[in-house]
Amino acid sequence: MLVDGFGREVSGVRVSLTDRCNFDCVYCHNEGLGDTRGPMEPAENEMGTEDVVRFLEVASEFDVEKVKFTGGEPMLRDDLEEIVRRTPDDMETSLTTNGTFLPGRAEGLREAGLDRVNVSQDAIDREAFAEITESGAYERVLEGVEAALDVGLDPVKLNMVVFEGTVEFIPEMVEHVAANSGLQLQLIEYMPEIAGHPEWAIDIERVHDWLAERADRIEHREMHDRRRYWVNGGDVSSEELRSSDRSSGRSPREDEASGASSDSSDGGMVEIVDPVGNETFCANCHRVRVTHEGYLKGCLNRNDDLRSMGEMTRDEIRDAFREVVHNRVPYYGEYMIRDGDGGWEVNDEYVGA
Ligand SMILES: Nc1nc2c(ncn2[C@@H]2O[C@H](COP(=O)(O)OP(=O)(O)OP(=O)(O)O)[C@@H](O)[C@H]2O)c(=O)[nH]1
Ligand SMILES: C[S@@+](CC[C@H](N)C(=O)[O-])C[C@H]1O[C@@H](n2cnc3c(N)ncnc32)[C@H](O)[C@@H]1O
Ligand code: SF4
Ligand code: SF4
Repeated sequence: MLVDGFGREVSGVRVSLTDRCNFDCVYCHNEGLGDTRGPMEPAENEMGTEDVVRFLEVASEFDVEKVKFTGGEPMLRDDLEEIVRRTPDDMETSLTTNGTFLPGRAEGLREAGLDRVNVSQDAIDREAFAEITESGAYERVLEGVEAALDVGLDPVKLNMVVFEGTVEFIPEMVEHVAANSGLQLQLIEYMPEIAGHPEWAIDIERVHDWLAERADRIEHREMHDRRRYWVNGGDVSSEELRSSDRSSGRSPREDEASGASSDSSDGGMVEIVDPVGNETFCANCHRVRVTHEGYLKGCLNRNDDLRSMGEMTRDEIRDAFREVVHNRVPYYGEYMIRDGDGGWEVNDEYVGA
């Protein structure tokens, strides 16, 4: 396995299959590449099926254990099933999608070997959903989640970006996953770095505190040092979540977890993904990314380290992979460092590098 200069093994790759999308979520970072707006037809600059498969075969040579397919909307690719089928057997395959194309295709993906799926659902409310995603496909997304569960792609993780426009729906979403054993919830801290609008962010510690008060059990996940809360339904009113009161009356059991635990006996699982300004998150980051155009990049938040894989021969892919891993730096704490006022600024060492 390749290891970067900060001792981080590269065990996973995130492959963006397209930057096209049928939604236009107001917060979208498009995996670090910005706007998803544009024509929906297949674009010439996208990696072809053979390129993606060859890349995954080389990644497997480097003992990469998992691949996440993402985008844009990865299900706009008609060859997704073929890509999943041809992914090396020793790699766990997962997909992050807006869910609209899962009805009708979930079974094929399962048969092709897909192991897991994350579906973005920011609210249990049709109107709010339409406002956030600039799409009227709310029912279609719910159908997509059902389709995934029906073919045994469970647990399905629901991805919810936590920002001003969604915070009020957290209690209902927690209740929703607590009541449905096939579902888990992932609360993703809004990242303004690429999407802009820093004023939309809310203090994610409030959400941690709110969940800690209600959790029967808390787990630590080694990846990104993420915390998982196991919450039963019941009193999940959002009042405290909206207020800044941080008093915590309970001490839930706290366990270590290295893998994807899914014991539903303790209630619904809620995981918080909180990268913003989080040096510990970056210190536990084991993934390299590939853009739809076939560039490798070492960090979601950076585009100054893009490395082309050229004509995508195996040797070119190997060289690019080694180089990108060699150049990886933790974004927070190394690339971005504290300025005198407690904010973040680019480390001089990397300016123009
Ligand atoms: N800054 C940063 N954000 C990340 C990283 N990984 C995931 N995220 C954020 O979390 C979002 C959802 O991630 P998913 O694609 O659902 O996958 P995941 O939760 O990382 O992976 P699994 O839990 O294994 O399914 C991403 O699009 C990012 O917004 C990362 O390495 N760095
Ligand atoms: C870029 S989308 C691509 C996959 C697919 N279209 C989807 O929405 O699931 C991947 C994930 O990134 C999350 N995301 C997008 N922009 C974000 C931002 N600014 N901050 C935090 N998460 C974001 C989305 O909620 C989604 O779960
Ligand atoms: S569905 Fe995914 S890729 Fe499309 S705009 Fe929303 S977050 Fe971005
Ligand atoms: S280094 Fe940090 S910001 Fe960059 S991808 Fe990894 S966790 Fe995210």
